[in-house]
Amino acid sequence: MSVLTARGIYKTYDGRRWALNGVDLEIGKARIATLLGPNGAGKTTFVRIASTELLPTKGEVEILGVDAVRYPSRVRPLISIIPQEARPINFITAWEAIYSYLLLKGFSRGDAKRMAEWAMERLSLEPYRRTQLFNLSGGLKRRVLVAMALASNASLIFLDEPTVGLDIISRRSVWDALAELRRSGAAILLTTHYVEEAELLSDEVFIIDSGTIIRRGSPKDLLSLAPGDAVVEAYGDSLELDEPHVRLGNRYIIYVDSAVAGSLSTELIGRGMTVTARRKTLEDAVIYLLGGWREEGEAEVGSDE
Ligand SMILES: Nc1ncnc2c1ncn2[C@@H]1O[C@H](COP(=O)(O)OP(=O)(O)OP(=O)(O)O)[C@@H](O)[C@H]1O
Repeated sequence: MSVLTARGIYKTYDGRRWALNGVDLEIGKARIATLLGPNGAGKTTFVRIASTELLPTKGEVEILGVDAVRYPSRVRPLISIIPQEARPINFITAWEAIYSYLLLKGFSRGDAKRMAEWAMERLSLEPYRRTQLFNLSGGLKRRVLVAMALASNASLIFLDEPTVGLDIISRRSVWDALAELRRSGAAILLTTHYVEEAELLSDEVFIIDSGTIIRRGSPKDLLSLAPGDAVVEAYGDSLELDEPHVRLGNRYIIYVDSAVAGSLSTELIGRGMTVTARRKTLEDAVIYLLGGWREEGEAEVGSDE
């Protein structure tokens, strides 16, 4: 069953350029979908529209069968959102943050207490129960935010770049928390710039560029959309290549079969280039599908309809 269904979402802020240019996206129960794309691609705009914070210029959003554009107040109790750069209030404790969030969401004191206890335990926050948030690391603070979302028992949770700026250990602890959210049955929409994060967590990845979903699929599906199983990276100027490749400045990413990676590397080294060869990653595939990370796109209002 689809928890979130968005159809034909268009958004322009200035009447001249499409920030979203006809986006379709669905997420089912206990699934994590990720929006992945360059700066300015439209990720936050989509999250704000799907979470009823912003009206689309055109298009439909349904959350558990309810029209979220027409009836935002009906769907708000079903969703929870952790916006980009969200910070919990610093001078309260982890327990108080979760408990007071639930009271604000309209739960009774008894329910709020029970649900906050449950979320603290599920996210291993017990040792920090009485710690004021300014004494917690960035990763633990984010875990408190995820606990708030988990405790709220929402069917649909939006997380806009939940691990931005976190160290690798903290990031992993947030990933564990997100996996826990999914196990609880929630549908999750994540935005991220970290391909590794998308690969590890997502059931489905939506690659967005200039307001358009250019590809969607499981991480495995997307990996197979770029040629070969290996990548040769070479640094140099104006390289003529027969193999499929993407150029990022003076860096060439060349997509090949592992059987020929060695001979191509040797040839390029012979031409005086610095070369590395490795197995193809999802990041390589995304770069291929995007044709290299680009500057913001120029989809003009009226040009596509
Ligand atoms: N409040 C706003 N007013 C005007 N234009 C906006 C506003 N918010 C976003 N935009 C524009 O809409 C486009 C999409 O922006 P959005 O923030 O959705 O992208 P994003 O993919 O989330 O980017 P990032 O990865 O940098 O967070 C960009 O061209 C941006 O400049």
